[in-house]
Amino acid sequence: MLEGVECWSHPLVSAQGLTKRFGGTLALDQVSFVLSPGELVGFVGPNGAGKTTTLRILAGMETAFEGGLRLSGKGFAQDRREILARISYLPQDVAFATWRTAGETLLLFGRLSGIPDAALRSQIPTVLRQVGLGGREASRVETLSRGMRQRLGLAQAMLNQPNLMILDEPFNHLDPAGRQHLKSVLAELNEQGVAILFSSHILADVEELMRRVLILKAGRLIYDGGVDALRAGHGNAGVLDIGFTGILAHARLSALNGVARLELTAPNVVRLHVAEEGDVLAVGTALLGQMIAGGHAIRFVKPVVPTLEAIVGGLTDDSVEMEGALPACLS
Ligand SMILES: Nc1ncnc2c1ncn2[C@@H]1O[C@H](COP(=O)(O)OP(=O)(O)OP(=O)(O)O)[C@@H](O)[C@H]1O
Repeated sequence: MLEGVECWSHPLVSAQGLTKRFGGTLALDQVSFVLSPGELVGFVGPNGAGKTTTLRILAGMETAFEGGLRLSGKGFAQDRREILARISYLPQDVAFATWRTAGETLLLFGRLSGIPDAALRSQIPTVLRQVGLGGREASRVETLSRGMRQRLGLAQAMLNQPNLMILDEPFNHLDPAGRQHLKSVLAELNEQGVAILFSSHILADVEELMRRVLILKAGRLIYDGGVDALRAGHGNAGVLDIGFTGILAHARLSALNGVARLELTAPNVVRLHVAEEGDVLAVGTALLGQMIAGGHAIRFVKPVVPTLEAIVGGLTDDSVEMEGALPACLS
């Protein structure tokens, strides 16, 4: 899908100091980042953080903003048609005329994008099949479930074989099987070289999909980097789950040196929080020794790895002060 269109001397997207006000509301405040060809990036943050506003700006839907935006080195003001031929956009609440069939809907959107009819006739069944709507070309939109309409929206965003897909909450309205399927579709498109920037609130579902994440809070980009680095920076190095047999007198154990807190998270699982200055190996070993001496058999010991949802929730919690934005380095 990258055929003949990518200019490697420019980033795919270069956004610099994007700022957007709606009346008195500062929706975006100096948001800067760069996307490279073929990246798969998640865009997350709480309601009202500015995700949709940013995605609409990137998709050329929102033109009144401050800051600089270049797509493959080009700007919407001069090269709008050329840029739009290479990108696609799935809005948050996609709505189609209910009386058209899925095929007619895609034909209409394809024509509006300037795709020749001959190409559309072969492309439409292909994209419908890819999104799991194979054989539904003749189905009216009104007969499609909300999740199926969401898939139709994705099919629409695949029609022009874009280099960059901008997807606002593509996992909305999908059931677990649908989300799983969408993940595999996005991963496959990405393997073919398509860059994808998508927003999502369902972090548990998408954390293995993306390697890079942009986190917005109140219009400011507070994190831009790898998911692994984010996890490593916010890991619970001092938290262990210990499975055991019997009934634990954990109040006595918590008096051990180096134990910040012990909590029963399940009938036979105790979670050990090692004090900040404590050595997790030493404290864990001492605790296990006492448990064994108390007649308990140990079933397992495993470090507690925080979910992306928990990390992002902590970073975007209103009661937590931001530690300074981490703007991307613009080339
Ligand atoms: N058309 C508009 N008119 C006025 N204010 C707007 C408009 N669109 C967005 N806003 C405001 O801009 C801010 C950012 O909104 P935006 O929709 O970009 O957030 P979001 O992160 O996508 O939120 P959500 O997760 O709820 O979709 C919010 O304060 C919102 O109220």
